[in-house]
Amino acid sequence: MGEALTIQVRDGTAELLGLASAANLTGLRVRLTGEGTALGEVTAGTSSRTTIVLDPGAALPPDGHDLRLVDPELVPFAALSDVAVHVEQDGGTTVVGDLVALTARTPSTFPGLDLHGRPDDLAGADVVVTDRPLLTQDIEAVRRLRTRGRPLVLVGLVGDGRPVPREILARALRAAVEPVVDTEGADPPGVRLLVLPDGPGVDPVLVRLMDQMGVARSWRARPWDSDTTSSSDGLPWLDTSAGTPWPDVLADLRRGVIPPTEVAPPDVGRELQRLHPSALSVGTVLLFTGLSGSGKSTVAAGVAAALRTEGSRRVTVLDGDRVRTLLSSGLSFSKEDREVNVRRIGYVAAEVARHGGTAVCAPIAPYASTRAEVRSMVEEAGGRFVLVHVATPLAVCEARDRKGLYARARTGRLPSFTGISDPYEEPEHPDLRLDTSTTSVEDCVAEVVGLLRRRGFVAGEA
Ligand SMILES: Nc1ncnc2c1ncn2[C@@H]1O[C@H](COP(=O)(O)OS(=O)(=O)O)[C@@H](OP(=O)(O)O)[C@H]1O
Ligand SMILES: Nc1ncnc2c1ncn2[C@@H]1O[C@H](COP(=O)(O)OP(=O)(O)O)[C@@H](O)[C@H]1O
Repeated sequence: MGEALTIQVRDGTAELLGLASAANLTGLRVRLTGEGTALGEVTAGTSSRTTIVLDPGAALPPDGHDLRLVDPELVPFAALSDVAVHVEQDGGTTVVGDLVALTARTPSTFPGLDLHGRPDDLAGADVVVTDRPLLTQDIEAVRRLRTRGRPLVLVGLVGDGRPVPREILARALRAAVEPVVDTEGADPPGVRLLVLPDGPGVDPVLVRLMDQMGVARSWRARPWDSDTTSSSDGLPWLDTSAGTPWPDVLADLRRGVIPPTEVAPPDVGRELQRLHPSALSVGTVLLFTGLSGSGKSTVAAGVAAALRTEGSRRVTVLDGDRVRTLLSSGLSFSKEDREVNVRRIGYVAAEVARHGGTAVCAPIAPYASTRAEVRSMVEEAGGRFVLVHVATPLAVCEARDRKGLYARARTGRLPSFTGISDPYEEPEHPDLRLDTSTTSVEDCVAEVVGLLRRRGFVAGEA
């Protein structure tokens, strides 16, 4: 049984603390939901006395019972048995138990390594450690230091606090390995790629592992943002000649310019583009919020038409009425149901943004907190969020009363009507505020499109 380790839950995501003291569970990732179930993966087939700190408000597992940890498909992958629950002074809850992995995972001589190769590959190898893609000049350096007949291992570090997501780094390093292999006259078994998760203590663990495995020589690729002379773990920097400075490459990427092959091989360049997409390829969500009759649908439709005509973005419109009949049929206008409705819109819009599209949404969205939730969902999906407050005065909306709803609300026949008998929380800091009682439809649309241009979200002169 291993030493105790602590898993702390923040915003539903558990962070593994004390990694080095619990090396047999290196790489454990647990996500807990509010119900006390967990999502995630455990890579080590081991058991350990484990402490889990639950979010305040999470349902408690009963004392002395097992707590099952389940993966995203709800398949149990580990159990916390013999559970003892402690409620802390600050209201947080600590659950202590024996963590046992239930599912058989690929056995590894060094648990926690996410292996494209194996730790044994380090034996007698030349090793390059990096947490970023290798550029052309790095690949040249690797080629120069390559010793014929000796294996080369690239170790990629990924995880929280590292600059590059795992899939991108894995693909970029695989792409970087290929040119080295090609010119060496094809000895692919000699070039290996390990991708290690990060965590407190991974660097010393890695250095220890390399020692244990008896690597021949090792280097570290200099981080993009570092001009320090030596690396924190004492590995020498990979010696590269001065190439295009990284800030210049970054500036090009932000403008949508693919790096030339002197900077990065094409496959690596593609990964760099994924890492630093241009503003034009980043998904965008436009949320129009305002009272019924304020002009949200009309302006949103105009903006969608203008974007489609301009052609640089693909547009999805999530209009209030259509959402209410399709996505949210059956929902009422209670506070809870309005929140669910707007959250659903946010979820779909965030998925559109995740894939680089533009979602134009036009619900009333009366609550500031729900609008903030939508913003978070969009930003977590890697998209940009733009809030437009259609701030037409209530009196004007009411005078328009296209659907006769205000009249019914005034006479009490339609309860909980926004602006009359139900709240509307005005956005304090919208990206744009429009008043359709003083600005024409065309000018409103032009203002929104102009804002998107200035921010680089659509092509054309600002
Ligand atoms: N009680 C009450 N309050 C406000 N609005 C009402 C209500 N009952 C029906 N309607 C009609 O529903 C439209 C608003 O739906 P939304 O989905 O945009 O509202 S919310 O964001 O969930 O609050 C709104 O359409 P728009 O005029 O397009 O805003 C109204 O026509
Ligand atoms: N400048 C303007 N912008 C938008 N709508 C306007 C404007 N001037 C008048 N209107 C009218 O106001 C009404 C707004 O209705 P709608 O767009 O459905 O609002 P909402 O979606 O906010 O309920 C429409 O009848 C529209 O023609």
